[in-house]
Amino acid sequence: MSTGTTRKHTALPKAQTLTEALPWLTRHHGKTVVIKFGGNAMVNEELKAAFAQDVVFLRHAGLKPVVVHGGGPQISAALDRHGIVSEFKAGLRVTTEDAMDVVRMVLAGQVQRELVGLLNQHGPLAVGLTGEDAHTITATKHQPEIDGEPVDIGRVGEITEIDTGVIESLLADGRIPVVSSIARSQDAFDKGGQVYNVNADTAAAALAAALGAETLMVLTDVEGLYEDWPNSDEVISRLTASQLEKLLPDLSAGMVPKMRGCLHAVRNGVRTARVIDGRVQHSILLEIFTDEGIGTMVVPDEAEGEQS
Ligand SMILES: Nc1ncnc2c1ncn2[C@@H]1O[C@H](COP(=O)(O)OP(=O)(O)O)[C@@H](O)[C@H]1O
Ligand SMILES: CC(=O)N[C@@H](CCC(=O)OP(=O)(O)O)C(=O)O
Repeated sequence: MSTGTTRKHTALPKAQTLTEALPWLTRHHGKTVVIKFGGNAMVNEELKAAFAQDVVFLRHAGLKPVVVHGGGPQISAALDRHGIVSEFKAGLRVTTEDAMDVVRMVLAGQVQRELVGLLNQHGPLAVGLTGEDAHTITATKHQPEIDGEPVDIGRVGEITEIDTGVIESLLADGRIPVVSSIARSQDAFDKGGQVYNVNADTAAAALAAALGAETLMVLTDVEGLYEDWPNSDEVISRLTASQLEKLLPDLSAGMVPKMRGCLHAVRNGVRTARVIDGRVQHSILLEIFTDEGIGTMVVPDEAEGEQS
């Protein structure tokens, strides 16, 4: 066999992979995808670099990716270094005024900068912002109820309004917005410039709904939503909004804001919301461009039985 023929044969699987992606490329072209990158999925340099490659790939394939990032573990480490005790109530970080300064510094000054840097290794694409910028995310003080009583958890915000203007301008300009989950305050007792700490899953879901995104993709450090966590590792691969609503009261820890966010997204126009394993390299590409979808997919009730 000549070397030329051998080369043709070894190249064939690559061509097959590309042509297999064609229906997905057609379906997703021009669509907005909001990707939440969780602090726990940002565990090593290789994964972060692969994440950046995937997002840039989506952009060059004609999609409009918007990144919303977390940074829970990074915030906890910084609070520790500052000698500030960090505690969670109802799945949210109790955020004192001092803690808020650290949260803002870590999210906007460290995690967001790192992601913007990684994405921009591929070209002048990513622009970082927080919810404060151009009134993108507005919030009021959040007071969760624990055992029927409202509890003060400090500067934690409940989103009241999203202004998608600056994100849409960036997308129209071919950029990749990278959003930190900090909101401006609309509360009368706050004078200008005060901010709130918002859970990043909640922020991503609210942005996906407001942008009319096709997909919300939440990357985390587990395979998806486990049916009977922590007793079994059986992943629920697909469920409707109503099925998820019934499960919500039984969920715990970090899954609560994620699944509430997925529910909010699909009930407000997003076609699918997915929780996927950010520890798997290139999980975003596998999810968008192949039928080997991994993780958990939530669909609106009316989409039951449809292929997504
Ligand atoms: N039913 C469940 N299925 C999967 N994970 C669950 C479930 N219930 C709680 N969890 C926990 O939620 C965690 C993911 O949330 P979180 O730690 O906030 O991640 P991230 O930083 O990616 O937002 C998992 O690591 C797991 O410990
Ligand atoms: C109010 C609240 O809890 N805010 C979160 C914001 C960061 C976040 O959500 O990060 P992950 O996605 O990595 O968990 C926090 O302070 O940890």
